[in-house]
Amino acid sequence: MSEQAPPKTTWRPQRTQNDPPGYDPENKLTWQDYDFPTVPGTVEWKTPVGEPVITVDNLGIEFLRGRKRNLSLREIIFTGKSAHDRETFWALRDINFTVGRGEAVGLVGGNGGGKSTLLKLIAGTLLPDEGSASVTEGVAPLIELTGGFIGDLSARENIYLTAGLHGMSREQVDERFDEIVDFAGPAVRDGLDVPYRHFSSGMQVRLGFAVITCLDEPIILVDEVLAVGDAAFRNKCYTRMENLLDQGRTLFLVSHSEGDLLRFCTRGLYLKDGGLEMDGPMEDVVEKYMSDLMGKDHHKQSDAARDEARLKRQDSRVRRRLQRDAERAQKSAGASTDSTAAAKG
Ligand SMILES: Nc1ncnc2c1ncn2[C@@H]1O[C@H](COP(=O)(O)OP(=O)(O)OP(=O)(O)O)[C@@H](O)[C@H]1O
Repeated sequence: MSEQAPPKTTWRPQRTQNDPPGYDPENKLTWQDYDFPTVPGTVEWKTPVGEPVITVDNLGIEFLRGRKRNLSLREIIFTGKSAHDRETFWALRDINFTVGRGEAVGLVGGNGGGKSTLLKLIAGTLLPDEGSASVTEGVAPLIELTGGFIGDLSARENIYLTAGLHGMSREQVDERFDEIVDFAGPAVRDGLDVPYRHFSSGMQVRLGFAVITCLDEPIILVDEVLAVGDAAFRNKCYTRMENLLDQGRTLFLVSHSEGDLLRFCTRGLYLKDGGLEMDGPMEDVVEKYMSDLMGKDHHKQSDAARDEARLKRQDSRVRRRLQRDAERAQKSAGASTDSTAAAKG
């Protein structure tokens, strides 16, 4: 059993008719009690266990305000400012944190809080004006709806281009091509040779997610794109993200969905007014963010209700993990039967 304070709720996990193998609610209450091992994957880590993969140190970035401010004649004469002076602001400033291997971090904050900007700084597509964001591993970013794909190229060409930019050879992409397209779905398969800009936003996200999560990069950044797909596709994405987390990959997730954040992330970062307002357990961060956002309309749960919700979430998480383990075992048993048959044949 874990050494957490005993829950205030009396709710306990119960057996059902369809429990996955290994489910043991009589003896195990939380995720930690199961001691799940990391699942072998295709990623090769450069960073030793225990060392941070992302180190953000006094990070700051300043942007020009979109609109030019018209200075009065008085300001121009008395302050010496030029009529062409533009107002700037710090979208992020004094941000400090580190992230380790296998952490799943949820980023929250109001609109314009700097979440996407932080992901772009981690991905290296924006450079800071102050401080640094050092990343010791490769990053697979899905931080724009378009996945960074090029509109005039076909979907097929974009798959090869993006995977190639992330270090995959043509042969490796050939091997995974069908898996990528199957995941993206039949509409994407039918449109493989049309220019990507003709894709609907749902098709763009399908292809973007399929490609980005097929790369062998240890760090995955996902920015609020899951909301675009339909429910069936979202479920597939959830399972894939959980499979990647099983392999110990590091995830950064930006989402306005409390359910998604609590499902995947154990740690939360809350950005507010360009600063890091809070860094802590995802549940506490969501609670603080919601209370800031809703003010007196925020309904704070009792400790017992919170404990019950937490245990239920952990129970579903355990069941899903055991289910995935069972599917993986079945798949590898199938693969070894095939190879034995092939050897005999
Ligand atoms: N390239 C840019 N030039 C000027 N301002 C920018 C640029 N990129 C972002 N901003 C501004 O920086 C601030 C932070 O934007 P950002 O997109 O990071 O917020 P966000 O937290 O992701 O918001 P949302 O939840 O609405 O997606 C906003 O005020 C935005 O207008």
